Amino acid sequence: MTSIAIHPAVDSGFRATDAAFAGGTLVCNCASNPVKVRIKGDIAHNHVCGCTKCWKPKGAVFSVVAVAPTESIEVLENGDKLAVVDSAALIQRHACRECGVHMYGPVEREHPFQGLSFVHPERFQEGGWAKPTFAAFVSSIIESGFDPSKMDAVRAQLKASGLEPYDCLSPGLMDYIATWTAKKSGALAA
Ligand SMILES: N[C@@H](CCC(=O)N[C@@H](CS)C(=O)NCC(=O)O)C(=O)O
Ligand SMILES: [Zn+2]
Ligand SMILES: [Zn+2]
Repeated sequence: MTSIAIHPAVDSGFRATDAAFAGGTLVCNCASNPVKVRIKGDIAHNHVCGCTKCWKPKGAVFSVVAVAPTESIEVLENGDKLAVVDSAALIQRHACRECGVHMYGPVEREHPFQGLSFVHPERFQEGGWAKPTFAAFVSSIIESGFDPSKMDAVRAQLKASGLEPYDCLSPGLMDYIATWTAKKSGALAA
């Protein structure tokens, strides 16, 4: 079977998850003066994302992205190279202006994800982070130019890699968002 370049971390098989993983340092792709960002603690909800906005390595169809509490994030080096990609977006993606890698993306506005930041664990200089467990925004890969006639093959390959495909977030996260919204509107007791 000809395989699709989902993402190098997925296509090469997952590295073993280290139950003791407690964070590390994300490093951008610059050969000199790389941006370094420390995450003090574990990541959560690691997944692959097919949306057009998440940073992907060259050739990959999906990003690998997870969250960490924003308060556990500290820019260690060369933070002057960071710029917000789209200040109108929910996720304030801070990218290296030289190499383009997104280093962290905090959600600051009122939202169920407020206080969390989106990060790309493949940029950890350490191994051992939890593997991605589902595929989000799968249909969105078409928006980047992926051939729509190959979507069955993509979804089959994701499933074979243990990544259940969804066209939004996972049911658990969608329920979490809807619960937050219902409590805010009063449809559910807070
Ligand atoms: N179809 C759109 C989906 C974009 C989207 O909604 N992305 C999700 C997953 S990262 C999101 O939560 N975006 C919020 C944001 O980009 O701030 C695209 O591919 O651009
Ligand atoms: Zn860089
Ligand atoms: Zn995304």
